[in-house]
Amino acid sequence: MTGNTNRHMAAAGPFSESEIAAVYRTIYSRRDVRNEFLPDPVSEQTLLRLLNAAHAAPSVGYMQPWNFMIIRDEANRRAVHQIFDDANNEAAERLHGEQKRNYMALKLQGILKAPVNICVTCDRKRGGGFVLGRTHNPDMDLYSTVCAVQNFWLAARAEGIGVGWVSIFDHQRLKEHLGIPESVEIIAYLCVGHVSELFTSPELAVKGWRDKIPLERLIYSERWPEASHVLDFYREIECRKTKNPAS
Ligand SMILES: Cc1cc2c(cc1C)N(C[C@H](O)[C@H](O)[C@H](O)COP(=O)(O)O)c1[nH]c(=O)[nH]c(=O)c1N2
Repeated sequence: MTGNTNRHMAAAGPFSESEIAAVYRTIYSRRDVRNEFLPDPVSEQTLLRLLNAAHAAPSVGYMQPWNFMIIRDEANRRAVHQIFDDANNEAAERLHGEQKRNYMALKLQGILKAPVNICVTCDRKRGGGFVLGRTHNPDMDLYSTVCAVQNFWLAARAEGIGVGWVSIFDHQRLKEHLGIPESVEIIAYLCVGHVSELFTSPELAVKGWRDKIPLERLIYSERWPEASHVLDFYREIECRKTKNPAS
């Protein structure tokens, strides 16, 4: 362990107003992209910048449990698309009538349209038997990897690169297809590419699948509220959500 850490410290006041505005613009204008991808290639330098942003994410005990598998090959993406398609049909089978039609009408991936796909994984054994901060909750490595995904997503937005997260897969089948070892988990399958435009609100809200929950309903003070309050809230959401009876 090192002794004097002073020379590693830097002042940490707020950013300038324009920098703050840029951060919030990035957060609020980030979208999950399914269809707006352009065929233009994403350069290696750009991709590396985004992956460096991902690699700067916080991780439990500084475990850095992630790997990033870059998939550009069309045949490989076609095979992944088939795995998606099978899972998506299975998902649709759980619905009926109008709900099923609404679900099937949604585009839920851009695997073939996006020129780059990235499979983000979490190596559950990295860091050995004792990982600081993971002693009482072994899933902290999974959460850490999600932080890396979010960093990637936000950096991509700032650079005009769209990202879409696809999770409708039989993950075991996807793991086998990509040769991923048993002790490594798939956290995210991302479709990545330049975009010319983005939805201004979440596409699922625009298409009437689900509304935004008002923030004030999600903030509690000191203690989880009485069960009746929570139940009322969820009932209210269900009533407001008549447009989408599926969820
Ligand atoms: C863990 C996880 C998994 C998925 C997603 C997100 C996350 C965080 N999302 C994207 C999701 O639908 C989207 O984030 C919300 O609808 C909100 O929209 P914006 O991201 O704000 O555009 C997503 N979208 C999609 O079309 N197919 C998918 O399989 C998934 N899976």
